[in-house]
Amino acid sequence: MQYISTRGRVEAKGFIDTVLMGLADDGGLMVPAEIPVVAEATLQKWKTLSYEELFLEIFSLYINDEIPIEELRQLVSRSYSSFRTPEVTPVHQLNDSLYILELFHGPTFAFKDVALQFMGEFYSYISKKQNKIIHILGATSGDTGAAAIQGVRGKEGIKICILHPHQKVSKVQELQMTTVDDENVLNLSVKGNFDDCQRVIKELFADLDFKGKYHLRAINSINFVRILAQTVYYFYAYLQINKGDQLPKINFCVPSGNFGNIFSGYLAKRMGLPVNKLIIATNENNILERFVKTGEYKPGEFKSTHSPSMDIQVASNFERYLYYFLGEDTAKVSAYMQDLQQNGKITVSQEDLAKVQQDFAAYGASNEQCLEVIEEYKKTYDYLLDPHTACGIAACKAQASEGEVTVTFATAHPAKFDEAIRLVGITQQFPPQIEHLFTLPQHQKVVEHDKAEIVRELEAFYKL
Ligand SMILES: N[C@@H](CCOP(=O)(O)O)C(=O)O
Repeated sequence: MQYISTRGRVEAKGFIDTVLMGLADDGGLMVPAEIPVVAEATLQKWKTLSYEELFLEIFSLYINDEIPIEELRQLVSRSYSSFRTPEVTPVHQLNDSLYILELFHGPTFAFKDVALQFMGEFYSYISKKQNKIIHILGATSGDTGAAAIQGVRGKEGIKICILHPHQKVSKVQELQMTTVDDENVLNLSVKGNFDDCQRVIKELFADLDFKGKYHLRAINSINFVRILAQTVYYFYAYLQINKGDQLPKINFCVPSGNFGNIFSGYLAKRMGLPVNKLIIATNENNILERFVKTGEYKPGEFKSTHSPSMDIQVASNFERYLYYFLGEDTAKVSAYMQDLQQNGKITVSQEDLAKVQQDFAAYGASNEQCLEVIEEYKKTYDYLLDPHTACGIAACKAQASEGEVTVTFATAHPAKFDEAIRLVGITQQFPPQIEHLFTLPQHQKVVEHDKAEIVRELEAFYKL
């Protein structure tokens, strides 16, 4: 298995080098040169596997034996030992046509833990093997940062700096990141929004001297290993609810911000998972919905919503999808991405739009709808949804047809977003791991949205 850049100007790489590269050196994103296809008979065999066994099967298709299987098994076992359930991502059935895939049973109560617990173990493994310090740099709208910090806090050979938008994450998200007092962690609270944070990160990764000097590594979903780790739970969910001989097609409905989670579903489908519709759920920051409906990808005005992790305008994984849907034509991808940079938008032809609409459906829930759904599902099913999952349910209602079975992703635990839950008059009991955060001191540095200032902070941190 070789990996190439969506912009075609990077030499093909193996798995470990791809992960270490993060953002491709030509500014594109790394993708597998060929997507492996899983036969139906193999899918049938996978039905009896545990989550960890399934992870090993899927990763074995992608890692070229670069990590000996026993060592990989240990990494995976350590990664998921921190989850509160052995199933890692259990499925909860609400009715005949709707299942919830609970992705919030990891240490920071969000889906990001599933990939980032593994990445923490992986980076630690590589740092030891190569005897090199790893400097992780990431941007977050709340969940990635908390999960990434939790995955590497206190680990030798690793330093991590996370940029989050100042006062634009939930209180619990902020506490999860900033109450960590390990010396290898730096939190920069940037006066701006998530897109500003992500832009700075991408610029720093594109500065190859800076990247090389400090061995910068990415934990965001620009890193292909994040995407791959997330495909595992699509397979797992599917196999949990289809234990019989049949392999019917089902829908997946995914709250989406940076397009990484749903792109993992696209990859799973290309690998042969019987997927009917991939439904993109967004909030009022609905660039992805507008793209799927009109063919125009154009960042709009940033809005703060009840689902802050999805308050994103520029979805970085969109480029990976462009690559596949444009027929793996790297020249076309480069031209489209240049268009986005120079003219602020990408417009695809009507013919191409029809292809997009075969791959995805999309729906952006308003703030009101989000709260209405939380209230309705609490009353009807006694099930408390977090606001991102509620946007997912709203999208499922709008886009799934009668007779179809849909798995909607519960991407976070409601305790992370109590600000929204309280608005519908519900008082929830926090899990003790979250409750105790309110008693701890916070460590963060508030900075301007200014690349030079951020670089100064980083260099000072790296010298410590
Ligand atoms: N919603 C994310 C934003 C970053 O996305 P990623 O998947 O690229 O890490 C967050 O919570 O930080």
